[in-house]
Amino acid sequence: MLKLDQVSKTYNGQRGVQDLDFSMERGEIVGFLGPNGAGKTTTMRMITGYLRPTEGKILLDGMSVHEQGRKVRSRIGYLPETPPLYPDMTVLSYLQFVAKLRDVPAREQKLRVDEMVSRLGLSGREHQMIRSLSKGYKQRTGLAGAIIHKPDLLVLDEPTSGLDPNQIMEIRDLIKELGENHTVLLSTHILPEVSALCSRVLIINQGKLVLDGSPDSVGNSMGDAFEVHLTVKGEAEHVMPILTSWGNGQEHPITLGMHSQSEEILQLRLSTPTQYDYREALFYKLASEHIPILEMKKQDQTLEEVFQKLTMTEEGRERK
Ligand SMILES: Nc1ncnc2c1ncn2[C@@H]1O[C@H](COP(=O)(O)OP(=O)(O)OP(=O)(O)O)[C@@H](O)[C@H]1O
Repeated sequence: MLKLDQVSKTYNGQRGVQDLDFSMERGEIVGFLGPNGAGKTTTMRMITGYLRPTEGKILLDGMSVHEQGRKVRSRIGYLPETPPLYPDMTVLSYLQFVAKLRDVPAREQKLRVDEMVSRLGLSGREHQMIRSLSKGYKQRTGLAGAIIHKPDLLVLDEPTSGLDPNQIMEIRDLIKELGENHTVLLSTHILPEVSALCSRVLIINQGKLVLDGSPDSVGNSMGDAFEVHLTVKGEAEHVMPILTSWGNGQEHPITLGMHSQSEEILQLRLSTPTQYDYREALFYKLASEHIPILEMKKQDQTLEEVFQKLTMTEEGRERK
């Protein structure tokens, strides 16, 4: 549906983003992550046609966002980080204004505004001035304005930033619902938000895409370290020497740490610095030693850990 083909943007010779190459399929909710200044807003502004790439093409169903501007942009909804709301308008007059601006046919405008008010939970606030709305309701109004023309693609720049936890949950539920009818690209700093909402995650760092995968798969994607949490029945004095010498004799040495010990139950953590999967060998070793395994679980890295690794700059490392 959406395709970015080798897209770069420089600002007066300074890099904004570089060689972005990715596609989005219809119906996907994609999380767009990156530290401050990574290039998320620049990318979103290019996708929505507000900013022209220095190089490369952005296509929506084969049409160029920049060459066939108006036609393509009518199919895109954009909620910038600070929604373009007019504080002195009421919710209703703002939505009527945006419906006109986004070329909603005159005979449909009233119906569409009513639909947005009920869909975004704005009933009862239609006549309230935008300036007097809470931040959460301002965000709902901004979202209503972003989808009033029924776009296929919805681009949301940090839609939950600055909201309280209840408002965050409400806006998240709304985005989930919107994802049923729209393709959504969502930038955020809140990593659990990506796990909760997105079928796919893109991570950008210093203007370049450094990861593209499902939130569940990113934990396996780093390729360094294989960690297993193990619970066995037995005394530490008996189990530890057996596992230590077995671990040292493996093709990739396995380090062993004891997590806890109580009433003959031992909880251990095993790891290798490579992706060497030693679970089967471990099972047979413990079985041959008559040490019962109560639990064995491969420990994936969390999205937070992956994000930190991918985006920690040289400067960041020095600061640590
Ligand atoms: N109008 C501009 N003129 C010059 N440089 C800019 C401009 N807009 C962005 N940049 C630079 O481009 C880079 C990417 O910025 P961008 O705002 O896209 O990052 P971001 O990922 O959205 O950051 P944040 O999470 O802080 O919003 C940064 O180095 C920024 O300083």
